[in-house]
Amino acid sequence: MQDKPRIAVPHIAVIGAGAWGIALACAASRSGARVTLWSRSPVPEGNRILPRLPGVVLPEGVSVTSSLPVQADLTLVAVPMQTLREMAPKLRGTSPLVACCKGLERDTGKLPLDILGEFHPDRPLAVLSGPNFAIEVAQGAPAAATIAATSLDQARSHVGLLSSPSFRLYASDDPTGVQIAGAAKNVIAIGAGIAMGAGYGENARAALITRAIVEIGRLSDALGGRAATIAGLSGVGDLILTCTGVGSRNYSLGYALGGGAKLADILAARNTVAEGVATAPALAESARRLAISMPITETVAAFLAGSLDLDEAHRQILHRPTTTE
Ligand SMILES: NC(=O)c1ccc[n+]([C@@H]2O[C@H](COP(=O)([O-])OP(=O)(O)OC[C@H]3O[C@@H](n4cnc5c(N)ncnc54)[C@H](O)[C@@H]3O)[C@@H](O)[C@H]2O)c1
Ligand SMILES: O=P(O)(O)OC[C@H](O)CO
Repeated sequence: MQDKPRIAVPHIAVIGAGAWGIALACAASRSGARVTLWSRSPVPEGNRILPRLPGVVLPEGVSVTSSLPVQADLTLVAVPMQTLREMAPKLRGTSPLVACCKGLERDTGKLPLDILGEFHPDRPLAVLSGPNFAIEVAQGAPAAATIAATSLDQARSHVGLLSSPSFRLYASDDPTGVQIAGAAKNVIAIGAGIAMGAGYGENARAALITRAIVEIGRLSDALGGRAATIAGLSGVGDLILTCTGVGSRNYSLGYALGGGAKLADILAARNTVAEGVATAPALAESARRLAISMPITETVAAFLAGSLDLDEAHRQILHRPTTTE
């Protein structure tokens, strides 16, 4: 009798044991992969519950390590955006790297794949982004996201490895559009939160989200991204989630600001990341450099910097000359 062909179980590394890293480890395990989750703080042997998502028990197929590098078939990088440059050189190996963080580097305006590319010019790079609250993905509730790489075949191969019935992935060859959308939605979510916290109402929020889609599209277009990407999961999909879901850290930060809280006090009371705070000035600077009009982004950045108060921010948005749609 002939031996059955042996199908190797893929090995997926997840770098970062924050909420999103834990959720991705759970999702990758559900896809049938063996998973190694890298945590910066050592995790005692046998601990299956990690601090960032306390209600979630890691599946059997996930092991946790605090050593690097982790050799795997695919590496998902889920550290906060402002720590990516520090992490990138430590990710030695040959596996494709998938950036799962959302934002721009504060000091350079660089996108996640620009940073990974500086340290890994010969490695395949991709980005994963979409409307995904970590807790729901960790629990296996239905969700969808996009994986984008310059090669559609490469993106499809990552989709094949990571997809499961509860985590539906779509392949894209527009990593620029996906990264811009994922970065910008956090800034807009802060704006939506400010509008709601200040009591401007649902009409204001809907208008803000819709006009944000236009301004994000302008920047993405200038950088070579596609309009269809901004209309997709990483764009409109994530704007809907993050600008309306009270579970969003960016939205809730904005909401508190709109209600009169001070940014420093909100940040001091949190130990989770709200990427829009550091991304807002970088995004506004990128828009200025490219002469792209992004009035909502500019206003959120100025409000966060303390150079506009709520009334001035309101005026800056609503007293602009009328235009066409
Ligand atoms: N939480 C979500 O629902 C979600 C969903 C999709 C994407 N993301 C993105 O994933 C990224 C990570 O967010 P998160 O929610 O997992 O973060 P988090 O707020 O849960 O925690 C951040 C984690 O990063 C770790 N960390 C801090 N400094 C570090 C460093 N220098 N090197 C390595 N690790 C460091 C912390 O120990 C902590 O575990 C962000 O870019 C975020 O936008 C988050
Ligand atoms: O909680 P937030 O605002 O960081 O949003 C989390 C995810 O990015 C939503 O897709």
